[in-house]
Amino acid sequence: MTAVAAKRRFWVEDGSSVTSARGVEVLDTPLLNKNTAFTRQERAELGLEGLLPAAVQTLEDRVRRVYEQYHEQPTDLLKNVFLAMLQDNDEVLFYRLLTEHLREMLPVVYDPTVGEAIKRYSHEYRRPRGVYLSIAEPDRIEAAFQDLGLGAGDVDLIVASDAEEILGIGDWGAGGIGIAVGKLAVYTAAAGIDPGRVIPVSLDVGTNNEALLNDPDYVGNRHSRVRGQRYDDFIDAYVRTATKLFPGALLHWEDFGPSNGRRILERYRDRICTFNDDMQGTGAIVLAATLSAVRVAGTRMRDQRIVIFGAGTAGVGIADQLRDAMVRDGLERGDATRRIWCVDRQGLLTDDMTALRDFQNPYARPTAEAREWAGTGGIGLAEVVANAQPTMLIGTSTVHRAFTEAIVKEMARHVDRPIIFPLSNPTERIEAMPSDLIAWTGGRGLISTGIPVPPVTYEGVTYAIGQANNALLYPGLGLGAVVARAKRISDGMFAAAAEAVAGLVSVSTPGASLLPQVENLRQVSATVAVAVAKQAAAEHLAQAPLKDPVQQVQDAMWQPEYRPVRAG
Ligand SMILES: NC(=O)c1ccc[n+]([C@@H]2O[C@H](COP(=O)([O-])OP(=O)(O)OC[C@H]3O[C@@H](n4cnc5c(N)ncnc54)[C@H](O)[C@@H]3O)[C@@H](O)[C@H]2O)c1
Ligand SMILES: O=C(O)C[C@H](O)C(=O)O
Ligand SMILES: [Mg+2]
Repeated sequence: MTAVAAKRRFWVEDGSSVTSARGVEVLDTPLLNKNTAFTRQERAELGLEGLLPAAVQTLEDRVRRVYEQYHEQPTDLLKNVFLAMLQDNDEVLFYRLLTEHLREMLPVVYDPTVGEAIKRYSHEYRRPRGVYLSIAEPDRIEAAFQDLGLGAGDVDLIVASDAEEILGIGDWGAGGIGIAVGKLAVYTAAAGIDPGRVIPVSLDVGTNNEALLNDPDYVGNRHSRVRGQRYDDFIDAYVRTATKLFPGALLHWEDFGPSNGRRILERYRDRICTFNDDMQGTGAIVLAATLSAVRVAGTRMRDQRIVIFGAGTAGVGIADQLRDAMVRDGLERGDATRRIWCVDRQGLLTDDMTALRDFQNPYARPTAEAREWAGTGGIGLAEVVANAQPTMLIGTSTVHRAFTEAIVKEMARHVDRPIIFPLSNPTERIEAMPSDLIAWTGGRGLISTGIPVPPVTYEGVTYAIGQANNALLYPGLGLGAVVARAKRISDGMFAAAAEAVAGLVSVSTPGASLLPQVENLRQVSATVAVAVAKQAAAEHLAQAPLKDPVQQVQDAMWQPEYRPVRAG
């Protein structure tokens, strides 16, 4: 046994877990603990005989019981806390329960309840999960990862957040580890990423959230956000250490602020295997929904006129992928860019504005165009919609109700099938509810949202609202990258993923969803993984041979089943 394995308490041999732990230590190891499902022989071997009641139960028995307990929790937040405790107690049981009730529980472990859980993190805190890195101690990063006791080949994936822009709810400091944990739970439930081979990471650089700074229970660093060189050095130290200790790991960035998210990605994307989910995962799932919508509308990608409201990390990430898709459909890059209008706090982004962020610059419109459109005030969303006459309207602004009846009706005057995606999370941030959008467009609107929403019935037709959440995309992307042992995550891999998702949708029935349903997340993720792995190989980015990608993806998917446990 290696020193690392000793620290880790167990390892896997021929489908069994082998452990040096005994007694309560076994029950305290979530990936080992089977509780009443330990067989008599395992109980004897592992020193558990007096520690468990007599009955030997199956995983199915245990799922039945915890499902009942889940329903005893009175609120979604307490259901989330219950599931977190289950995950910390018995990970196989947690994932079996989640997988069997994915539609019901995904909104509780993930959007929208995860936002609530992150806000309440310091109050509901029970036990740690993941690695907490502090900007106060950049020299301890290596030691912090080593505390996990994992070896170089033991990690497939690391999700890190500095929590500056959690979902649409802003800066939540140390609570941001919750989004890394939630994203990883979806990776496992959706794509069978092995939960023993992942690490959630909190990059605690302080917080500008006054409520947290003044909350006696707050568990993070109690100072304002560190920026500039010290921040960059800290991120650099994280990347250097993570890639040195775990050279095979994919580094996923989540919920960074707009001033850092893109910069970090640009800095590392050509050097290591990494991606930013808010920019790229979101861009690709929105592209998938767009490809479906364009098919329903009977138009072409190159003919779209696109207004993006909220030109931040997600908004511009979406713009980039839609622009590239128009280029693939035959437009020059400049012409494709000119079919996109970005609106942010200051109104339509124009090339005379000095305070634009560098990633917004390519989309700035000529001032002359804007001058003609100016109403009495600035050029807000209403003026842009009236003048640009978009075929698509995308919301990534976090501004609830920004898509008003007047704006939507104006859009619908100029286009047969208006494509409208209010993508802001969580529910209290969404730009418009689908039921309103469908009514305001007389059923012509092609709608998709970031949050899960029930179907809408309007004049006898039931409209299924596909969830354009990056959850349909990043798990399969990650699995594909892991199977191919991809060196990098390329734009081509995102495009392949988007096309694979769109290919799963049949849009011939009126009211059909633009995206696959969440129940089919495992199938979607497997399909995405195959497409991504093949694309990696085609671009010579795969380091593993891909003889039979479909089978390799299936074989790589971890299943929530109890393994035999042996003393070692
Ligand atoms: N559906 C998905 O998969 C998905 C993925 C990523 C992000 N999102 C959602 O998109 C939203 C934005 O996330 P982000 O990471 O891009 O955040 P961000 O902070 O980078 O971007 C938000 C942008 O909206 C702008 N904005 C704020 N108020 C505005 C106003 N009144 N008018 C116009 N623009 C305004 C901000 O200036 C900023 O540029 C969040 O609600 C997030 O949950 C959804
Ligand atoms: O986390 C999500 O649910 C989607 C997205 O990454 C977001 O930040 O809103
Ligand atoms: Mg996010």
